[in-house]
Amino acid sequence: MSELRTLRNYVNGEFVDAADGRTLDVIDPTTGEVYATSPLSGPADVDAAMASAAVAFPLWRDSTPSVRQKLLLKIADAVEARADEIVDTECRNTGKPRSLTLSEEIGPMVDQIRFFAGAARLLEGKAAGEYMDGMTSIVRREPVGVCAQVAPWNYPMMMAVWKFAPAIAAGNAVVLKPSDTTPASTLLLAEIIGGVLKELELPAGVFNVICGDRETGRLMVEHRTPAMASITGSVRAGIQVAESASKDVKRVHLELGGKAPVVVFEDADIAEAVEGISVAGFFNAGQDCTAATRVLVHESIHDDFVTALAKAAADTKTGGVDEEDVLYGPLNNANQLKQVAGFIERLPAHAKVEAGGHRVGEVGYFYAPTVVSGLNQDDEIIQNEVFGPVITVQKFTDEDQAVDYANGVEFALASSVWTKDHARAMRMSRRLDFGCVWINTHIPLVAEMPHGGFKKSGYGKDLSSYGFEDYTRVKHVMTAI
Ligand SMILES: NC(=O)c1ccc[n+]([C@@H]2O[C@H](COP(=O)([O-])OP(=O)(O)OC[C@H]3O[C@@H](n4cnc5c(N)ncnc54)[C@H](O)[C@@H]3O)[C@@H](O)[C@H]2O)c1
Ligand SMILES: C[N+](C)(C)CC=O
Repeated sequence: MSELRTLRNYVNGEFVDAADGRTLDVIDPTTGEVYATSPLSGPADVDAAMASAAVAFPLWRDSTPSVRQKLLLKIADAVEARADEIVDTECRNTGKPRSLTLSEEIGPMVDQIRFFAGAARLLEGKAAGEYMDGMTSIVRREPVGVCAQVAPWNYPMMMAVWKFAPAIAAGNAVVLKPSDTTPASTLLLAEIIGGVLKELELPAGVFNVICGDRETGRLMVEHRTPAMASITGSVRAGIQVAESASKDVKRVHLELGGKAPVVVFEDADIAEAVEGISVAGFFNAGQDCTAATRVLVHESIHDDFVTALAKAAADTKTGGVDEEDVLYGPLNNANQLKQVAGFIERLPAHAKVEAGGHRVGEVGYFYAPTVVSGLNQDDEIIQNEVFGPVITVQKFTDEDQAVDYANGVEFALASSVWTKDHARAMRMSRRLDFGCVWINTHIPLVAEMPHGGFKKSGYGKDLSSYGFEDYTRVKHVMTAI
Protein backbone atom coordinates (compact mmCIF):
# COMPACT_ATOMS: atom_id res chain seq x y z
CA MET A 1 0.00 0.00 0.00
CA SER A 2 1.38 3.46 -0.92
CA GLU A 3 2.21 5.94 1.83
CA LEU A 4 -0.56 8.23 3.07
CA ARG A 5 -0.42 11.79 1.73
CA THR A 6 -0.62 14.54 4.32
CA LEU A 7 -2.73 17.45 3.13
CA ARG A 8 -2.36 20.83 4.88
CA ASN A 9 -4.30 24.06 5.17
CA TYR A 10 -3.11 27.00 3.08
CA VAL A 11 -2.96 30.16 5.17
CA ASN A 12 -1.13 33.40 4.37
CA GLY A 13 0.92 31.76 1.65
CA GLU A 14 2.06 28.74 3.72
CA PHE A 15 0.92 25.14 4.06
CA VAL A 16 0.19 24.46 7.74
CA ASP A 17 -1.27 21.68 9.89
CA ALA A 18 -4.30 22.21 12.10
CA ALA A 19 -3.19 23.90 15.32
CA ASP A 20 -4.25 20.96 17.47
CA GLY A 21 -3.07 18.36 14.95
CA ARG A 22 -6.50 16.81 14.39
CA THR A 23 -7.01 15.16 10.98
CA LEU A 24 -9.66 13.51 8.85
CA ASP A 25 -9.14 10.55 6.52
CA VAL A 26 -9.49 11.22 2.80
CA ILE A 27 -10.86 8.25 0.87
CA ASP A 28 -10.47 7.22 -2.76
CA PRO A 29 -14.09 6.37 -3.72
CA THR A 30 -12.90 3.97 -6.42
CA THR A 31 -11.40 1.65 -3.80
CA GLY A 32 -12.88 2.84 -0.51
CA GLU A 33 -9.32 3.10 0.84
CA VAL A 34 -7.83 5.96 2.82
CA TYR A 35 -5.07 7.58 0.74
CA ALA A 36 -4.50 10.85 2.59
CA THR A 37 -5.31 12.82 5.70
CA SER A 38 -6.42 16.43 5.85
CA PRO A 39 -6.61 18.87 8.76
CA LEU A 40 -9.77 18.97 10.83
CA SER A 41 -9.58 22.69 11.44
CA GLY A 42 -10.88 24.22 14.63
CA PRO A 43 -11.28 27.73 16.09
CA ALA A 44 -7.53 28.55 16.11
CA ASP A 45 -7.19 27.61 12.42
CA VAL A 46 -10.26 29.61 11.46
CA ASP A 47 -8.87 32.59 13.42
CA ALA A 48 -5.52 32.32 11.61
CA ALA A 49 -7.11 32.12 8.16
CA MET A 50 -9.47 35.00 8.88
CA ALA A 51 -6.60 37.12 10.25
CA SER A 52 -4.62 36.44 7.08
CA ALA A 53 -7.57 37.46 4.89
CA ALA A 54 -8.31 40.52 7.05
CA VAL A 55 -4.77 41.83 6.61
CA ALA A 56 -4.85 41.24 2.86
CA PHE A 57 -8.31 42.69 2.28
CA PRO A 58 -7.61 46.46 2.48
CA LEU A 59 -4.55 46.05 0.26
CA TRP A 60 -6.45 44.00 -2.27
CA ARG A 61 -9.55 46.25 -2.07
CA ASP A 62 -7.33 49.17 -3.11
CA SER A 63 -5.79 47.33 -6.08
CA THR A 64 -6.85 48.42 -9.55
CA PRO A 65 -9.10 46.24 -11.71
CA SER A 66 -6.16 45.91 -14.05
CA VAL A 67 -4.07 44.22 -11.32
CA ARG A 68 -6.96 41.91 -10.40
CA GLN A 69 -7.35 40.94 -14.02
CA LYS A 70 -3.63 40.23 -14.33
CA LEU A 71 -3.73 37.96 -11.27
CA LEU A 72 -6.71 35.96 -12.57
CA LEU A 73 -5.32 35.64 -16.09
CA LYS A 74 -2.07 34.29 -14.69
CA ILE A 75 -3.98 31.86 -12.47
CA ALA A 76 -5.95 30.66 -15.51
CA ASP A 77 -2.72 30.14 -17.46
CA ALA A 78 -1.17 28.24 -14.55
CA VAL A 79 -4.24 26.01 -14.19
CA GLU A 80 -4.12 25.28 -17.90
CA ALA A 81 -0.39 24.52 -17.75
CA ARG A 82 -0.86 22.10 -14.82
CA ALA A 83 -4.09 20.58 -16.12
CA ASP A 84 -2.87 16.97 -16.06
CA GLU A 85 -1.70 17.20 -12.46
CA ILE A 86 -4.96 18.87 -11.38
CA VAL A 87 -7.00 16.20 -13.16
CA ASP A 88 -4.94 13.42 -11.52
CA THR A 89 -5.61 14.95 -8.13
CA GLU A 90 -9.33 15.46 -8.76
CA CYS A 91 -9.78 11.94 -10.14
CA ARG A 92 -8.00 10.31 -7.20
CA ASN A 93 -10.23 12.24 -4.85
CA THR A 94 -13.55 11.80 -6.72
CA GLY A 95 -13.10 8.71 -8.94
CA LYS A 96 -14.28 10.68 -12.00
CA PRO A 97 -13.25 9.47 -15.48
CA ARG A 98 -9.97 11.17 -16.37
CA SER A 99 -10.71 12.08 -20.00
CA LEU A 100 -14.11 13.64 -19.18
CA THR A 101 -12.64 15.55 -16.25
CA LEU A 102 -10.05 17.03 -18.57
CA SER A 103 -12.49 17.90 -21.35
CA GLU A 104 -15.58 18.88 -19.34
CA GLU A 105 -14.04 20.59 -16.32
CA ILE A 106 -10.58 22.02 -16.94
CA GLY A 107 -11.56 23.89 -20.14
CA PRO A 108 -14.66 25.49 -18.59
CA MET A 109 -12.80 26.31 -15.34
CA VAL A 110 -10.03 28.12 -17.18
CA ASP A 111 -12.62 29.95 -19.26
CA GLN A 112 -14.58 30.93 -16.14
CA ILE A 113 -11.48 32.34 -14.43
CA ARG A 114 -10.73 34.34 -17.60
CA PHE A 115 -14.34 35.55 -17.72
CA PHE A 116 -14.03 36.99 -14.19
CA ALA A 117 -10.63 38.47 -15.10
CA GLY A 118 -12.47 40.45 -17.78
CA ALA A 119 -15.41 41.24 -15.52
CA ALA A 120 -13.01 42.84 -13.01
CA ARG A 121 -12.64 45.74 -15.45
CA LEU A 122 -16.29 46.11 -16.43
CA LEU A 123 -18.22 46.93 -13.28
CA GLU A 124 -21.39 48.85 -14.07
CA GLY A 125 -23.38 51.37 -12.05
CA LYS A 126 -25.89 54.16 -12.46
CA ALA A 127 -24.68 57.34 -14.13
CA ALA A 128 -23.31 59.96 -11.77
CA GLY A 129 -25.54 63.04 -11.96
CA GLU A 130 -27.62 65.70 -10.29
CA TYR A 131 -30.72 63.89 -9.07
CA MET A 132 -31.46 66.81 -6.69
CA ASP A 133 -30.78 70.49 -7.34
CA GLY A 134 -27.42 71.47 -5.95
CA MET A 135 -26.26 67.88 -5.36
CA THR A 136 -24.19 65.45 -7.37
CA SER A 137 -24.64 61.74 -6.73
CA ILE A 138 -22.12 59.03 -7.49
CA VAL A 139 -22.41 55.27 -7.06
CA ARG A 140 -19.32 53.42 -5.90
CA ARG A 141 -19.18 49.67 -6.28
CA GLU A 142 -16.93 48.17 -3.67
CA PRO A 143 -15.84 44.71 -2.62
CA VAL A 144 -17.82 43.32 0.31
CA GLY A 145 -14.84 42.32 2.52
CA VAL A 146 -13.52 38.96 3.61
CA CYS A 147 -15.66 36.15 2.18
CA ALA A 148 -16.16 32.83 3.99
CA GLN A 149 -16.78 30.30 1.21
CA VAL A 150 -17.89 26.68 1.61
CA ALA A 151 -17.78 24.20 -1.28
CA PRO A 152 -19.34 20.77 -1.95
CA TRP A 153 -17.80 17.48 -3.07
CA ASN A 154 -19.46 16.90 -6.43
CA TYR A 155 -17.31 19.34 -8.47
CA PRO A 156 -14.64 20.23 -5.90
CA MET A 157 -12.25 22.18 -8.09
CA MET A 158 -14.85 23.80 -10.35
CA MET A 159 -16.97 24.95 -7.42
CA ALA A 160 -13.82 26.40 -5.82
CA VAL A 161 -13.31 28.41 -9.03
CA TRP A 162 -16.93 29.61 -9.01
CA LYS A 163 -16.32 30.90 -5.49
CA PHE A 164 -12.86 32.46 -5.51
CA ALA A 165 -12.82 33.91 -9.07
CA PRO A 166 -15.70 36.44 -8.74
CA ALA A 167 -14.76 37.23 -5.14
CA ILE A 168 -11.13 38.01 -5.95
CA ALA A 169 -12.03 39.80 -9.19
CA ALA A 170 -14.22 42.16 -7.18
CA GLY A 171 -11.43 42.91 -4.65
CA ASN A 172 -12.44 40.63 -1.77
CA ALA A 173 -10.16 38.33 0.24
CA VAL A 174 -11.20 34.69 0.57
CA VAL A 175 -11.18 31.90 3.12
CA LEU A 176 -12.46 28.80 1.35
CA LYS A 177 -13.33 25.41 2.82
CA PRO A 178 -13.58 22.39 0.51
CA SER A 179 -15.77 19.47 1.50
CA ASP A 180 -14.15 17.12 4.03
CA THR A 181 -14.32 14.29 1.46
CA THR A 182 -12.62 16.20 -1.40
CA PRO A 183 -9.99 18.68 -0.22
CA ALA A 184 -7.10 17.60 -2.48
CA SER A 185 -7.69 19.57 -5.70
CA THR A 186 -8.61 22.77 -3.84
CA LEU A 187 -5.27 22.61 -2.02
CA LEU A 188 -3.48 22.17 -5.34
CA LEU A 189 -5.35 25.24 -6.62
CA ALA A 190 -4.16 27.05 -3.47
CA GLU A 191 -0.56 26.16 -4.30
CA ILE A 192 -1.06 27.51 -7.83
CA ILE A 193 -2.83 30.70 -6.73
CA GLY A 194 -0.30 31.26 -3.94
CA GLY A 195 2.53 30.90 -6.45
CA VAL A 196 1.01 33.54 -8.72
CA LEU A 197 0.34 35.92 -5.80
CA LYS A 198 4.00 35.56 -4.80
CA GLU A 199 5.25 36.08 -8.35
CA LEU A 200 3.21 39.28 -8.67
CA GLU A 201 4.19 40.42 -5.14
CA LEU A 202 0.55 40.62 -4.09
CA PRO A 203 -0.74 39.98 -0.55
CA ALA A 204 -0.55 36.29 0.30
CA GLY A 205 -3.75 36.40 2.38
CA VAL A 206 -5.99 37.15 -0.61
CA PHE A 207 -6.65 33.40 -0.85
CA ASN A 208 -6.68 30.94 2.05
CA VAL A 209 -7.94 27.36 2.24
CA ILE A 210 -8.83 25.55 5.42
CA CYS A 211 -10.02 21.98 5.53
CA GLY A 212 -12.57 20.52 7.87
CA ASP A 213 -16.11 19.40 8.38
CA ARG A 214 -19.48 21.10 8.96
CA GLU A 215 -18.32 22.41 12.31
CA THR A 216 -15.33 24.10 10.64
CA GLY A 217 -17.77 25.62 8.14
CA ARG A 218 -19.99 26.86 10.95
CA LEU A 219 -17.00 28.42 12.73
CA MET A 220 -16.05 30.23 9.52
CA VAL A 221 -19.53 31.59 8.90
CA GLU A 222 -20.00 32.67 12.51
CA HIS A 223 -16.54 34.27 12.73
CA ARG A 224 -16.62 38.05 13.26
CA THR A 225 -14.28 38.79 10.30
CA PRO A 226 -16.11 37.80 7.10
CA ALA A 227 -18.70 40.19 5.71
CA MET A 228 -20.17 37.53 3.46
CA ALA A 229 -20.81 33.78 3.59
CA SER A 230 -21.26 31.76 0.44
CA ILE A 231 -22.08 28.06 0.27
CA THR A 232 -22.74 25.49 -2.42
CA GLY A 233 -24.25 22.46 -0.79
CA SER A 234 -27.41 20.85 0.50
CA VAL A 235 -30.55 22.73 1.53
CA ARG A 236 -29.91 21.64 5.11
CA ALA A 237 -26.44 23.19 5.11
CA GLY A 238 -27.72 26.31 3.35
CA ILE A 239 -30.39 26.90 5.97
CA GLN A 240 -27.80 26.44 8.75
CA VAL A 241 -25.41 28.86 7.05
CA ALA A 242 -28.20 31.44 6.66
CA GLU A 243 -29.04 31.01 10.36
CA SER A 244 -25.38 31.34 11.38
CA ALA A 245 -24.91 34.40 9.17
CA SER A 246 -28.05 36.04 10.51
CA LYS A 247 -26.44 36.42 13.95
CA ASP A 248 -24.45 39.43 12.75
CA VAL A 249 -26.35 40.09 9.50
CA LYS A 250 -23.70 38.85 7.08
CA ARG A 251 -24.52 38.77 3.41
CA VAL A 252 -25.40 35.24 2.28
CA HIS A 253 -25.05 33.57 -1.11
CA LEU A 254 -26.72 30.14 -1.35
CA GLU A 255 -26.39 27.62 -4.19
CA LEU A 256 -28.28 24.60 -2.89
CA GLY A 257 -29.90 21.44 -4.14
CA GLY A 258 -31.93 20.75 -7.27
CA LYS A 259 -34.53 18.34 -8.65
CA ALA A 260 -34.65 19.31 -12.29
CA PRO A 261 -37.82 18.46 -14.21
CA VAL A 262 -37.33 17.43 -17.84
CA VAL A 263 -40.60 17.91 -19.72
CA VAL A 264 -40.84 15.86 -22.93
CA PHE A 265 -43.79 16.64 -25.23
CA GLU A 266 -45.19 14.27 -27.84
CA ASP A 267 -43.68 16.26 -30.74
CA ALA A 268 -40.10 16.10 -29.39
CA ASP A 269 -37.37 14.29 -31.28
CA ILE A 270 -37.48 11.22 -29.03
CA ALA A 271 -34.12 9.73 -29.98
CA GLU A 272 -32.37 13.05 -29.38
CA ALA A 273 -34.24 13.58 -26.11
CA VAL A 274 -33.36 10.11 -24.79
CA GLU A 275 -29.70 10.57 -25.63
CA GLY A 276 -29.48 14.08 -24.15
CA ILE A 277 -31.43 13.16 -21.02
CA SER A 278 -29.51 9.99 -20.26
CA VAL A 279 -26.18 11.81 -20.48
CA ALA A 280 -27.48 14.78 -18.46
CA GLY A 281 -28.99 12.43 -15.87
CA PHE A 282 -26.06 10.06 -15.41
CA PHE A 283 -23.07 12.40 -15.92
CA ASN A 284 -20.96 12.58 -12.72
CA ALA A 285 -23.13 9.74 -11.36
CA GLY A 286 -26.07 12.16 -11.21
CA GLN A 287 -24.24 14.08 -8.48
CA ASP A 288 -25.10 17.38 -10.09
CA CYS A 289 -27.56 19.91 -8.78
CA THR A 290 -28.87 20.42 -12.34
CA ALA A 291 -28.95 16.72 -13.33
CA ALA A 292 -31.80 15.66 -15.63
CA THR A 293 -33.30 13.60 -12.89
CA ARG A 294 -37.07 13.93 -13.04
CA VAL A 295 -38.51 13.22 -16.49
CA LEU A 296 -42.15 14.09 -17.26
CA VAL A 297 -43.36 12.54 -20.50
CA HIS A 298 -46.59 13.03 -22.43
CA GLU A 299 -48.80 9.95 -21.97
CA SER A 300 -48.95 9.28 -25.75
CA ILE A 301 -45.20 8.55 -25.96
CA HIS A 302 -44.58 7.41 -22.38
CA ASP A 303 -44.11 3.68 -22.92
CA ASP A 304 -41.83 4.02 -25.96
CA PHE A 305 -39.83 6.68 -24.15
CA VAL A 306 -39.33 4.52 -21.06
CA THR A 307 -38.19 1.57 -23.18
CA ALA A 308 -35.67 3.75 -25.02
CA LEU A 309 -34.41 5.40 -21.82
CA ALA A 310 -34.00 2.02 -20.09
CA LYS A 311 -31.94 0.84 -23.07
CA ALA A 312 -29.81 3.99 -22.93
CA ALA A 313 -29.25 3.32 -19.21
CA ALA A 314 -28.25 -0.28 -19.89
CA ASP A 315 -25.77 1.00 -22.50
CA THR A 316 -24.26 3.55 -20.09
CA LYS A 317 -21.00 2.49 -18.48
CA THR A 318 -19.77 3.24 -14.98
CA GLY A 319 -16.22 2.32 -14.05
CA GLY A 320 -12.73 3.34 -13.01
CA VAL A 321 -10.85 6.54 -13.73
CA ASP A 322 -8.96 5.17 -16.74
CA GLU A 323 -11.48 2.67 -18.12
CA GLU A 324 -12.62 3.31 -21.68
CA ASP A 325 -16.07 4.65 -22.60
CA VAL A 326 -17.02 5.24 -18.99
CA LEU A 327 -19.54 8.07 -18.48
CA TYR A 328 -19.26 8.20 -14.72
CA GLY A 329 -17.33 6.85 -11.77
CA PRO A 330 -18.31 5.97 -8.21
CA LEU A 331 -20.55 7.92 -5.90
CA ASN A 332 -18.47 10.26 -3.81
CA ASN A 333 -18.60 8.51 -0.46
CA ALA A 334 -20.10 5.64 1.51
CA ASN A 335 -22.90 7.83 2.89
CA GLN A 336 -23.91 8.89 -0.59
CA LEU A 337 -24.02 5.25 -1.73
CA LYS A 338 -26.24 4.46 1.24
CA GLN A 339 -28.46 7.44 0.48
CA VAL A 340 -28.95 6.48 -3.19
CA ALA A 341 -29.52 2.79 -2.40
CA GLY A 342 -32.00 3.79 0.31
CA PHE A 343 -34.23 5.64 -2.16
CA ILE A 344 -34.45 2.52 -4.33
CA GLU A 345 -35.04 0.16 -1.37
CA ARG A 346 -37.90 2.35 -0.15
CA LEU A 347 -39.65 2.63 -3.53
CA PRO A 348 -43.43 2.19 -3.24
CA ALA A 349 -45.09 -0.92 -4.70
CA HIS A 350 -46.51 1.06 -7.66
CA ALA A 351 -42.97 1.98 -8.85
CA LYS A 352 -41.15 -0.09 -11.46
CA VAL A 353 -37.36 -0.28 -11.76
CA GLU A 354 -36.80 -0.29 -15.55
CA ALA A 355 -32.98 -0.42 -15.42
CA GLY A 356 -30.26 -0.72 -12.78
CA GLY A 357 -31.38 -0.26 -9.19
CA HIS A 358 -28.33 -1.86 -7.60
CA ARG A 359 -24.75 -1.33 -6.55
CA VAL A 360 -22.01 -2.34 -9.00
CA GLY A 361 -19.28 -4.54 -7.52
CA GLU A 362 -18.28 -4.62 -3.90
CA VAL A 363 -15.23 -2.39 -4.05
CA GLY A 364 -15.71 1.37 -4.11
CA TYR A 365 -19.03 3.19 -4.31
CA PHE A 366 -20.30 2.38 -7.82
CA TYR A 367 -24.03 2.38 -8.58
CA ALA A 368 -25.73 1.26 -11.80
CA PRO A 369 -27.50 3.66 -14.19
CA THR A 370 -31.07 3.45 -12.97
CA VAL A 371 -34.48 4.32 -14.43
CA VAL A 372 -37.67 4.15 -12.36
CA SER A 373 -41.21 4.57 -13.78
CA GLY A 374 -44.77 4.37 -12.46
CA LEU A 375 -44.28 7.08 -9.85
CA ASN A 376 -46.70 9.51 -8.23
CA GLN A 377 -46.01 13.18 -7.62
CA ASP A 378 -45.94 12.83 -3.84
CA ASP A 379 -43.54 9.85 -3.79
CA GLU A 380 -40.37 10.38 -1.77
CA ILE A 381 -38.12 9.87 -4.80
CA ILE A 382 -39.96 12.60 -6.74
CA GLN A 383 -39.93 15.13 -3.92
CA ASN A 384 -36.36 14.67 -2.64
CA GLU A 385 -32.93 15.03 -4.15
CA VAL A 386 -31.38 11.59 -4.80
CA PHE A 387 -28.04 12.96 -6.09
CA GLY A 388 -27.18 9.68 -7.78
CA PRO A 389 -27.45 7.99 -11.21
CA VAL A 390 -31.23 7.65 -10.97
CA ILE A 391 -33.73 9.06 -13.48
CA THR A 392 -37.43 8.90 -12.65
CA VAL A 393 -40.19 9.00 -15.29
CA GLN A 394 -43.77 10.23 -14.77
CA LYS A 395 -46.67 10.63 -17.23
CA PHE A 396 -48.59 13.85 -17.91
CA THR A 397 -51.73 14.48 -19.93
CA ASP A 398 -51.48 18.16 -20.91
CA GLU A 399 -49.36 21.30 -20.55
CA ASP A 400 -51.06 22.42 -17.32
CA GLN A 401 -50.42 19.12 -15.62
CA ALA A 402 -46.80 19.12 -16.84
CA VAL A 403 -46.31 22.56 -15.27
CA ASP A 404 -48.00 21.50 -12.01
CA TYR A 405 -45.79 18.41 -11.70
CA ALA A 406 -42.63 20.25 -12.75
CA ASN A 407 -43.16 23.09 -10.26
CA GLY A 408 -44.55 20.81 -7.55
CA VAL A 409 -41.32 20.36 -5.57
CA GLU A 410 -39.43 22.56 -3.13
CA PHE A 411 -36.39 22.91 -5.40
CA ALA A 412 -36.17 25.42 -8.24
CA LEU A 413 -32.72 25.39 -9.81
CA ALA A 414 -32.93 24.05 -13.37
CA SER A 415 -35.41 22.53 -15.82
CA SER A 416 -35.76 21.64 -19.48
CA VAL A 417 -38.46 21.37 -22.13
CA TRP A 418 -38.27 19.12 -25.17
CA THR A 419 -40.59 20.10 -28.04
CA LYS A 420 -40.52 21.29 -31.66
CA ASP A 421 -43.31 23.81 -30.97
CA HIS A 422 -41.64 27.18 -30.43
CA ALA A 423 -44.67 28.88 -28.87
CA ARG A 424 -45.09 26.03 -26.41
CA ALA A 425 -41.39 26.22 -25.50
CA MET A 426 -41.77 29.95 -24.82
CA ARG A 427 -44.95 29.41 -22.75
CA MET A 428 -43.21 26.72 -20.72
CA SER A 429 -40.10 28.85 -20.14
CA ARG A 430 -42.37 31.54 -18.63
CA ARG A 431 -44.34 29.09 -16.48
CA LEU A 432 -41.49 26.92 -15.19
CA ASP A 433 -40.44 28.26 -11.78
CA PHE A 434 -36.71 27.50 -12.06
CA GLY A 435 -33.52 29.55 -12.28
CA CYS A 436 -32.77 28.03 -15.69
CA VAL A 437 -34.94 26.61 -18.48
CA TRP A 438 -33.19 24.73 -21.27
CA ILE A 439 -35.05 24.04 -24.52
CA ASN A 440 -34.21 20.81 -26.37
CA THR A 441 -31.04 20.43 -24.33
CA HIS A 442 -30.13 19.96 -20.68
CA ILE A 443 -27.07 20.83 -18.58
CA PRO A 444 -24.75 23.08 -20.65
CA LEU A 445 -23.42 26.15 -18.83
CA VAL A 446 -21.59 29.22 -20.04
CA ALA A 447 -19.57 31.70 -18.00
CA GLU A 448 -21.58 34.68 -19.27
CA MET A 449 -24.98 33.40 -18.06
CA PRO A 450 -26.21 33.23 -14.44
CA HIS A 451 -26.49 29.94 -12.55
CA GLY A 452 -28.65 29.87 -9.43
CA GLY A 453 -32.06 28.93 -8.16
CA PHE A 454 -35.25 30.03 -6.48
CA LYS A 455 -37.21 28.56 -3.55
CA LYS A 456 -35.14 26.05 -1.51
CA SER A 457 -32.47 25.95 -4.21
CA GLY A 458 -31.23 29.21 -2.72
CA TYR A 459 -30.51 32.74 -3.85
CA GLY A 460 -27.62 34.64 -5.36
CA LYS A 461 -26.12 33.77 -8.74
CA ASP A 462 -22.89 32.09 -9.75
CA LEU A 463 -21.05 32.90 -13.01
CA SER A 464 -22.02 35.92 -15.17
CA SER A 465 -22.04 39.62 -14.33
CA TYR A 466 -24.85 38.87 -11.82
CA GLY A 467 -22.59 36.48 -9.92
CA PHE A 468 -19.80 39.06 -10.01
CA GLU A 469 -22.07 41.81 -8.66
CA ASP A 470 -23.10 39.54 -5.77
CA TYR A 471 -19.53 39.95 -4.49
CA THR A 472 -19.77 43.76 -4.55
CA ARG A 473 -21.67 46.33 -2.52
CA VAL A 474 -23.14 49.63 -3.69
CA LYS A 475 -22.40 52.91 -1.97
CA HIS A 476 -24.11 56.24 -2.72
CA VAL A 477 -21.85 59.30 -2.44
CA MET A 478 -23.71 62.63 -2.58
CA THR A 479 -21.91 65.91 -2.69
CA ALA A 480 -23.22 69.48 -2.45
CA ILE A 481 -22.12 71.51 -5.45
N1 LIG B 1 -26.82 24.75 -6.48
C1 LIG B 1 -25.59 24.40 -6.79
O1 LIG B 1 -24.92 25.08 -7.55
C2 LIG B 1 -24.99 23.15 -6.20
C3 LIG B 1 -23.76 22.72 -6.68
C4 LIG B 1 -23.21 21.56 -6.12
C5 LIG B 1 -23.88 20.86 -5.10
N2 LIG B 1 -25.07 21.32 -4.67
C6 LIG B 1 -25.80 20.60 -3.64
O2 LIG B 1 -24.89 20.16 -2.62
C7 LIG B 1 -25.31 18.92 -2.09
C8 LIG B 1 -24.19 17.91 -2.10
O3 LIG B 1 -23.07 18.44 -1.55
P1 LIG B 1 -22.63 18.08 -0.04
O4 LIG B 1 -23.17 16.77 0.39
O5 LIG B 1 -21.18 18.33 0.07
O6 LIG B 1 -23.45 19.13 0.76
P2 LIG B 1 -23.36 19.43 2.28
O7 LIG B 1 -24.46 20.35 2.46
O8 LIG B 1 -23.25 18.28 3.17
O9 LIG B 1 -21.96 20.18 2.41
C9 LIG B 1 -21.56 21.25 1.56
C10 LIG B 1 -20.45 21.98 2.23
O10 LIG B 1 -21.00 22.68 3.33
C11 LIG B 1 -20.31 22.36 4.53
N3 LIG B 1 -21.30 22.48 5.59
C12 LIG B 1 -22.25 21.60 5.94
N4 LIG B 1 -22.99 22.09 6.94
C13 LIG B 1 -22.50 23.32 7.23
C14 LIG B 1 -22.85 24.32 8.17
N5 LIG B 1 -23.86 24.16 9.03
N6 LIG B 1 -22.13 25.48 8.19
C15 LIG B 1 -21.12 25.67 7.31
N7 LIG B 1 -20.73 24.74 6.42
C16 LIG B 1 -21.42 23.57 6.37
C17 LIG B 1 -19.74 20.98 4.31
O11 LIG B 1 -18.66 20.73 5.16
C18 LIG B 1 -19.35 21.07 2.83
O12 LIG B 1 -18.11 21.72 2.68
C19 LIG B 1 -26.47 18.50 -2.96
O13 LIG B 1 -27.65 18.79 -2.27
C20 LIG B 1 -26.36 19.36 -4.19
O14 LIG B 1 -27.52 19.60 -4.91
C21 LIG B 1 -25.63 22.45 -5.19
C1 LIG C 1 -22.96 23.82 -10.64
N1 LIG C 1 -22.88 22.57 -11.40
C2 LIG C 1 -24.04 22.51 -12.26
C3 LIG C 1 -21.67 22.54 -12.19
C4 LIG C 1 -22.83 21.50 -10.50
C5 LIG C 1 -23.89 21.44 -9.55
O1 LIG C 1 -23.98 20.48 -8.85
